[in-house]
Amino acid sequence: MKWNKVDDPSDISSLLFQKNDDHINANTRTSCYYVGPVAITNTAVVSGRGLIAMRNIAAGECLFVTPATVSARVESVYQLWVSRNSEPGTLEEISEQVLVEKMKSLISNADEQATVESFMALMGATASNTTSLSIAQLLGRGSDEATASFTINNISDDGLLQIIRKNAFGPDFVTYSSIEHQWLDNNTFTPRRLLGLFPLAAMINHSCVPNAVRVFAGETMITHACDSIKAGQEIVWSYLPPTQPYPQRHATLRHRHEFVCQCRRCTGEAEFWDAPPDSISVSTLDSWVRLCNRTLDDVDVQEARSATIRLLEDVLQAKDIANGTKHFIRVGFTQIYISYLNYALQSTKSVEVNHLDYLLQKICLPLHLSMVACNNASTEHLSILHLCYELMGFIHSASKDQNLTINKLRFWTTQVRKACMVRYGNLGNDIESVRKVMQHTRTVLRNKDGFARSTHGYI
Ligand SMILES: C[S@@+](CC[C@H](N)C(=O)[O-])C[C@H]1O[C@@H](n2cnc3c(N)ncnc32)[C@H](O)[C@@H]1O
Repeated sequence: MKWNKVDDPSDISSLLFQKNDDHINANTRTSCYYVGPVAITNTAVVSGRGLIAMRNIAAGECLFVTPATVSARVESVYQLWVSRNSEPGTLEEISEQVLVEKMKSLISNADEQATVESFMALMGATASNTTSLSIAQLLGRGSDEATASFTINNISDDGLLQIIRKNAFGPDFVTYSSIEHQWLDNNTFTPRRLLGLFPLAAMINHSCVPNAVRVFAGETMITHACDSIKAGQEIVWSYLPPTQPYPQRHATLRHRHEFVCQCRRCTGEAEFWDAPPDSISVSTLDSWVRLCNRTLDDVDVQEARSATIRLLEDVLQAKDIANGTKHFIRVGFTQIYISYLNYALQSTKSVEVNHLDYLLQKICLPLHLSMVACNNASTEHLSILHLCYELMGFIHSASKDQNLTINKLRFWTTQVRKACMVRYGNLGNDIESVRKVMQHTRTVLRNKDGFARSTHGYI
């Protein structure tokens, strides 16, 4: 394995835009890495082991860049998936199976013990195996210093599966089932990665108000701070899209990850959920509860969407909900806002400019501010900001008095740039590059070519 240290983590464009994932070619495996101001702790506030900041970190700073030390390659999974005949097995199970086989073959290869150590460290925190766990070890670079040793004989497939289920990173932006549907439709869609272990990243605990965010460049993960982090504070990120409503987040964390999240967002939302304010009428509350228990994707008729948003905003008008909780609740319904906004964008030709202006003011602005309150430099947040920027550009072009609209256009420009810089470092300064890296997020913005093209560039 060749190791390339990333010299300037503020410029990740070479990683994001590299044509070939060199490390995917078994003969010339090259792993890019960078370790910023982070350290491993065995006494995380959230739970067990965790990652903490070594010094004050600003939002947008790169925390680390790490390769997958072991992954289920898309081609291998695809081969197995097409030849599965009528045998049962979902794409997720097949990916896990491929990863288990890969781990087993590494375990039996004496030259790969550094890689094996990286994933065996994920077996669980016990005093004997974590006391001297080093970052180099977790990156798969071997033990620089005296470190713990792992018992790697006799590990069963089930043991490996447990490591995978607790720690591996699956596909981003798409679900296994949507990939499967696309493959069944003979679509040419190929995800850049499917399932892999990034042991350093696996040290990070969960929060629904994250202070870190990750992007993938093929099999390499790049992590940035999405909020300022104080020295000694724990680095946390979200294990699921933070844009889901509380009941759905709670259920997934409980069933899939086997814990109950105690972050300040869940605590606030649980309180609201358990004892909604008296000021909300019974019928509004009734519709609200029904909405929360629905798959949000099926709220797709224009009339239903606008009614739903009216309902959400009605609930959020209640006087006795704390502002923070309002923000958190609103973020949970991002899917509905996106679907409504996409509709508006797709019909810009026929929609009144005044109506678009109204949407920006009444729908986009509160949603954006809520996402900021949640430190949410998520794909959805960036997509909404791009959308606002496009809508505002459209309004500005059509405006009779551009002196009035230019300030609003500047406002959205600043917001989109800020969010992009939090997630992509300096690359966020360049709207075309950000669009390019976000092309594959087309499931979020459902207009035909991902983004409508604005003629304005960043102003
Ligand atoms: C990827 S590991 C994170 C590192 C882990 N703390 C350790 O010691 O290995 C995921 C596991 O950490 C624990 N965990 C992560 N976030 C948590 C949270 N917010 N509350 C409780 N447990 C959490 C759960 O046991 C979860 O299955």
